[in-house]
Amino acid sequence: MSAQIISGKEVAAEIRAALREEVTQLKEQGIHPGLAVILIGDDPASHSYVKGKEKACQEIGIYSEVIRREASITQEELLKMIEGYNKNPNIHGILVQLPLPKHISEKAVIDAISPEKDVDGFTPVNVGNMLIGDECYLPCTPHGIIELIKRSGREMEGKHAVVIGRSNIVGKPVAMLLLQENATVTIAHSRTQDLASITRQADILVVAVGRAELIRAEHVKPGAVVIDVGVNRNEVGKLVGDVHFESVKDVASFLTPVPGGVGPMTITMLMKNTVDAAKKLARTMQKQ
Ligand SMILES: Nc1nc(=O)c2c([nH]1)NC[C@@H]1CN(c3ccc(C(=O)N[C@@H](CCC(=O)O)C(=O)O)cc3)C=[N+]21
Repeated sequence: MSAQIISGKEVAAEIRAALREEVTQLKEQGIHPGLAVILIGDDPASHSYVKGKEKACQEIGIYSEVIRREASITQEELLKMIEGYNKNPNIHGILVQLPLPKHISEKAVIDAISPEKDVDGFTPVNVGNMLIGDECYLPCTPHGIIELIKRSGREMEGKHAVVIGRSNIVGKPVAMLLLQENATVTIAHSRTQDLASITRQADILVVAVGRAELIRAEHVKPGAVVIDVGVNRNEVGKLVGDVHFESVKDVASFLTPVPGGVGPMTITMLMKNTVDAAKKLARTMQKQ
């Protein structure tokens, strides 16, 4: 048996085409969605991701401002910049690319972003609303993962979903969203004992650990849906996931590739949140 490969790239292209149409209509009503992306420092991976976001904005017709600043920027300057975008009426979404230089507090920066413009879904207000199941901006990678599972046609209700990884941006929120889809959820992590015995119980396995090709065939239940969130470079500089694709593809029923899986979905959900933010602002203006 060979797994069906879920192309995040294809699903992302479908969603982007629909967003593009929506943006065209919004513009006719005088609403022009805008995204500010703030990139600090010279990490090549961050620069490459930000280029991807810029390209997606162009493709969909979203106005984008990318601010690239040196790692020597002070926290105060960065907070001031965010404050400016919080007030800027042309900007509906603000994203500060992570990680940040060590002298800047990630928490202070995230807290400075207005929850109404927090299209990453990282502020405590959005995280709290997500936990409650209330209206919020969903974090992009977890939202993209749920969308991919839905579009693979696989049921989540009643299934055992195992998430490996407990970060605030992927592991924890994706576990909450799977729970909202009525899955039975287990969160495993670096201190988990006998990882394979737990992952082998998973009908849905989401891997977000940041270790190249950690998960192999022996970790996977035959017929499982396997979602690979990893973005790693292997010894020869090739982009690989947290899942060993070649062995797992013969065990899983559905498998996302890296590249071309979760990554393009992450960017697409950011675009969706930005369009939603612009629509929401327009609605509140009408009410005033
Ligand atoms: N505030 C913030 N928000 C983020 O959403 C955020 C962040 N910081 N910091 C870093 C992570 C990582 N991330 C990715 C986005 C797209 C791809 C992506 O499109 N990857 C392509 C390949 C890209 C390549 O070739 O390098 C793919 O998987 O097909 C990957 C990773 C967003 N992040």
